[in-house]
Amino acid sequence: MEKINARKCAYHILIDIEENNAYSNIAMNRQLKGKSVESVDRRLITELVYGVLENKIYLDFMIGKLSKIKMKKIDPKVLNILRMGLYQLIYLDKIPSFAAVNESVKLVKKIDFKASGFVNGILRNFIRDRENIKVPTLSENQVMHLCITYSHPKWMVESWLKEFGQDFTIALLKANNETPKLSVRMNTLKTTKKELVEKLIRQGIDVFEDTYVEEAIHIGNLKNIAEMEIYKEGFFQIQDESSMLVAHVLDPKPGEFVIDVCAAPGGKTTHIAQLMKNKGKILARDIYEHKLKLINDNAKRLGIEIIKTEVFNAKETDENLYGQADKVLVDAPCSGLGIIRRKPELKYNKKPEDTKQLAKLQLDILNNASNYVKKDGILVYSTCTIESQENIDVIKKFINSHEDFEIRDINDYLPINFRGEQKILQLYPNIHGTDGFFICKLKKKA
Ligand SMILES: C[S@@+](CC[C@H](N)C(=O)[O-])C[C@H]1O[C@@H](n2cnc3c(N)ncnc32)[C@H](O)[C@@H]1O
Repeated sequence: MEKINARKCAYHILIDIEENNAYSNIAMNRQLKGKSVESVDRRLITELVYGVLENKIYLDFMIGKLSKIKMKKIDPKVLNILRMGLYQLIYLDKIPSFAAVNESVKLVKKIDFKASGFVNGILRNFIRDRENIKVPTLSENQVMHLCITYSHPKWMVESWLKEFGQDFTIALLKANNETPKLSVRMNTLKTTKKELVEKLIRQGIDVFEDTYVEEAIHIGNLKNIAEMEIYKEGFFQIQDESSMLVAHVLDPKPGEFVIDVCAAPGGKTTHIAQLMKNKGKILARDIYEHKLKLINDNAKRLGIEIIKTEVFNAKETDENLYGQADKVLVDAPCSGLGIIRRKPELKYNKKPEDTKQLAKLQLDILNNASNYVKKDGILVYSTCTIESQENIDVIKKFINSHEDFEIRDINDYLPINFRGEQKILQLYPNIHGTDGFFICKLKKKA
């Protein structure tokens, strides 16, 4: 087996994320594809990539204090090696300081030989001077304290302080830097929970059954599960547990016609098909043709035959479908600020103006999708964000212009610990220990 260099792989992944705006999971798969990576290396790569992303603003604050060269003038390649080196020195007790420095210097020599003295100097200065580098305290500068300590951009911290207040914001920032559980959805068309749990354990996977959704299983180690035979044979789908709630709220029945207007990669569409026992019809649309392949591949692997995929821009309307569907799902494109735990790069990729633009797109999509619902039919709107502009505000605007729809109480479709006073569901990582998620169920009046 070819021995890979874990630090070099992590470096390439971080550069891909920074230079190409790639999502962390996609950059990781791209870098590791076709390579046989030992568990110990996979663990270090994951730790370095996610550790640096989660703590980037804090690490850059430290580098800024230690460097005579201005941050903006440091080559991003060298900067990422410095961030990785510093991350090891601050957070990874098992790696001795000399190894963190030496390995960083060795790596930078391969990338930019003349920067090796600079990297060596900064890391050694940090070891000597770390006690003297001070982050502003909460009372000195509330916003900067929170931005640096929890590595979130200024606009995000300011906006959350305004909406939620200080205590909630601190809890949210902390929760966003925690490692979420990895969950899979058992494919009820092919297996039972008991059988799948046994198969996973036999494959050396740690399994935890502390779930709130019946079909969910938490798994706890870092093997590449998508390369396992039981995955390829369609016994399960990788899906976050909170996102599994959406199909339950939609509550599709065998034989119905369901339209999913933003469907790729098909996590929820395939779950809907499962709940329909593979009987009926699902039209799964997305704006990107290449993403439809992901839905088709997932459906085939899971043994689902009722999904028809189609490229369609949900901003446009399709009169052929007016009043046709029993149920319609709008799992809208959103800022994703509820899944920072899984994609910490979102903290740096998103801009404050995104929310406003997205809210407009979301309302357009919801308006169009509502035309496809039959009388007495159901329309579900969901996002993986905690921004009210993209959630409840979209619903309020929709309801104001659609007297023929009403909000239905979704509590009966939720696990007991998520039931509340409100008819809709808004999950927060700091309160529910899940991704931030929004779900609203609307019914078209008869
Ligand atoms: C939140 S994701 C959907 C996730 C999917 N429902 C699942 O569970 O796997 C939003 C999807 O909307 C798609 N999208 C973005 N703009 C769109 C548009 N104007 N029309 C249709 N789909 C769009 C994106 O390509 C993306 O796949």
